[in-house]
Amino acid sequence: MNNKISVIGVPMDLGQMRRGVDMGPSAIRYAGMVERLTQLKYDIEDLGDIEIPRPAQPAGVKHDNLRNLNEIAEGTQRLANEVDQIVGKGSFPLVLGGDHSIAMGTLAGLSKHYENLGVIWYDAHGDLNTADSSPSGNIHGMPLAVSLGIGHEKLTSIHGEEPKIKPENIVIIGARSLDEGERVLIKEKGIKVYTMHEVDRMGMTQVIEESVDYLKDRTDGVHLSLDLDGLDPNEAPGVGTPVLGGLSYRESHLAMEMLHQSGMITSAEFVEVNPILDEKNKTASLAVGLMGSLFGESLK
Ligand SMILES: NC(=[NH2+])NCCC[C@H](N)C(=O)O
Ligand SMILES: [Mn+2]
Ligand SMILES: [Mn+2]
Repeated sequence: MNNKISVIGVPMDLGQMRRGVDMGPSAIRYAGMVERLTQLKYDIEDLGDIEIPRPAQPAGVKHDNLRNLNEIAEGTQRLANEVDQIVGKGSFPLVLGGDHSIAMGTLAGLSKHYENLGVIWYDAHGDLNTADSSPSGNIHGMPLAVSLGIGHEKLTSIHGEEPKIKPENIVIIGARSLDEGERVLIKEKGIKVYTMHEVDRMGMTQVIEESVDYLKDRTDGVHLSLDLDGLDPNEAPGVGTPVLGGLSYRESHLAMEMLHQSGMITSAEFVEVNPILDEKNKTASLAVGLMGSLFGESLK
C-alpha cells in the first residue's frame, strides 16, 4: 500500500435530514486518527476540510425530489478537485464524511486516474436511487447511481460528463435495506451484491476472498467506500439511517485486515459518522479502529 496518505474532511450534511453528520470529520480526528496511522509508519498529511456551501433556501426544501441539489453539486465538485490532485501527486486519498453524497465527488476525482476503478461499497444500503425512485429525496441515497452516470445531469456531470465507474467493477457488502428501484437497477446492471444473507451463510472470509478475486483482474485501482451504517447499530449507533442486523465489529475488522493483505485498496472514505447521535464518540472511534486494520495494524 502507498505509504503517503492525504486526509481530506468533508463536513457535508445536505444529503440527508439529520443534523450533526457535518461534524463527522472532527469526531474522527478527535478519536486519534492521525496518531493511529502515524504509528503504522505512514507519512500522513491532513489537508483540513472542504468548504461546503450553505443553502440559501430554508434547510430541507425539496427541489424535484433532490434536496439541496445545487449546494451538493458544488461541494462535491470541490472534493473531486482535491481528490484528483492527491492522486496526481502519488498520495493515498483518505476522505472523511460527512454524509454519503460525498462519494460522488470522491469517485469523480478518482476516475481521472483509473480506466477501471473498482469500488467496494460497505453499506446497509445500495445508494442506487434516482430522483424518481428515491423514497426520501435525500441525495445520500443516490451516489452510486450517479457515479454510474444515472441521475440528474448536475450530479452526473461533476468533474466530467462520463460515467465514473462501471457496474461490473462494483461490489456491495452488507446490504439489508434496498428500495424497489435499487433492486431493479442491481438486476439490470448485474451489480455484485453480498447482502447480509450471503454474509451470514458464507462468512466474511469467503465474501472478501471472492470480492478480491472478482476485482483483481478487472480493475486498476479499488476504492473502499465505507458507510458506518454497514455495521450493526449496536456497534455504530452514531449514524443517521441505522438498520438492524448489520455487520459485526469482528467481521468488519476481518474485512479490513483482509483488504490490507490484498494490497489492492488505492483510496478510501469513511462516511455517515454523526457525533450528535453517537454515544461518547463510539462510532468515530470505531471508524479509526477500522482504518488501523485497513492500513495494516497487526499483533505479529
Ligand atoms: N448513505 C445512506 N445512509 N443512505 C441511506 C439511504 C436510505 C434510502 N434508501 C433513501 O434513499 O433515502
Ligand atoms: Mn447506508
Ligand atoms: Mn451509504
